[in-house]
Amino acid sequence: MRTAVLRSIRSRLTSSTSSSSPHLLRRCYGTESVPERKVAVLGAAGGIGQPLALLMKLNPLVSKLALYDIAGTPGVAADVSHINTRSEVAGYMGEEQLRQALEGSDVVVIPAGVPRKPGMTRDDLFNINAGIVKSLCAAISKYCPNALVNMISNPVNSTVPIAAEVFKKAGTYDEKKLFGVTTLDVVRAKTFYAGKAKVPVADVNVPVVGGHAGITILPLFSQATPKANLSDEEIVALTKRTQDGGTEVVEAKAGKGSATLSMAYAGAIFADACLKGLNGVPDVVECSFVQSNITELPFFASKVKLGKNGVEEVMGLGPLSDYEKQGLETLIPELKVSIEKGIKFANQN
Ligand SMILES: NC(=O)C1=CN([C@@H]2O[C@H](COP(=O)(O)OP(=O)(O)OC[C@H]3O[C@@H](n4cnc5c(N)ncnc54)[C@H](O)[C@@H]3O)[C@@H](O)[C@H]2O)C=CC1
Ligand SMILES: O=C([O-])CC(=O)C(=O)O
Repeated sequence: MRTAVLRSIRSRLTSSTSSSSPHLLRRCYGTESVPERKVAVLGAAGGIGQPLALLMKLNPLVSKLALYDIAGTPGVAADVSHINTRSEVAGYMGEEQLRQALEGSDVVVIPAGVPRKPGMTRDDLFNINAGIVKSLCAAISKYCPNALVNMISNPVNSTVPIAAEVFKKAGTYDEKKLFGVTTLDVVRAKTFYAGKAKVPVADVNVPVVGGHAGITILPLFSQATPKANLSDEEIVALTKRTQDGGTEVVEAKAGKGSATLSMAYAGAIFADACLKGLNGVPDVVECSFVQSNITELPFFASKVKLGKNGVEEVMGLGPLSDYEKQGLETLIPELKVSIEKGIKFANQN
């Protein structure tokens, strides 16, 4: 049973996120030629950080796993380090150990910061999380300026622009290496679509574009596969449920935080895609909130092809239904405000 579960998690982490052929993947992972890769998780003792640390420890592409937080990481690291998989695990606690945690990192995943409580929007987290992200990104630009940064901390629509500004000021900004993690929106859209369309969830693909908050989350169900004959009302309901997925969890947790387990899964999927890209696996595609010129906004989530330097190609939106066109038009002003808020914060403080 245990072996079967582990095998299933591992195979998810090393296969179907991309359209790479199973043959190529086998060749890549079946030999000792898998490169050394260090992944650092900042906020590793938190609700997302702990299960994410577990999932990254199960990923055979990781050779070093650095777990950083302001408190609690020695315990998490000791615990996770006993798992008999490839990576060496080390815990780092407090700012004086941040340098060691970051040095040599290929991928830095950031779930550091406070989560929502019922009644709050993601933007309500800005005042606390903006400062946290800013200082962590300043350290990244000093100690591992070439790492791919996977930003999970909310509000993603603002924290990604903050990170970009910090890197620009430090002279280390590379737009190919900064990603807002929106994978949970895709995970949710796939799950909800499969339930409604009565198709096997493992076969489902749905791009989700825009940003990561409320109406800025725009699932493109018109492009969902396998195709299903859903009514307009069903599409509207699926769209709304995807947009409100985070709030659904916040309310169900009733004051005890927001999505952690599903987010750790989504974060692990996205970090794995980044590692595959770095390792030269072809055709790795995930949705992410990145610097973009596919709309008038400087950052936008869409399908992104990942490669040896991070973003290889920001892919277009593809054909949209009238409903999706309308959703796109409505989300742009809101997303613009959040992006500008992040840019302004980074340059004022
Ligand atoms: N992008 C997405 O789809 C999602 C994003 N989130 C966001 O992820 C963030 C974390 O959520 P949870 O893990 O549930 O919160 P949590 O409160 O359980 O954990 C956050 C961790 O960050 C740590 N931390 C605080 N300041 C830090 C600093 N300066 N350096 C390093 N670590 C620091 C805390 O000590 C804590 O262990 C929140 O902002 C939440 O809104 C949550 C779910 C989905
Ligand atoms: O809703 C929240 O605050 C956390 C989050 O981003 C999500 O679950 O999508």
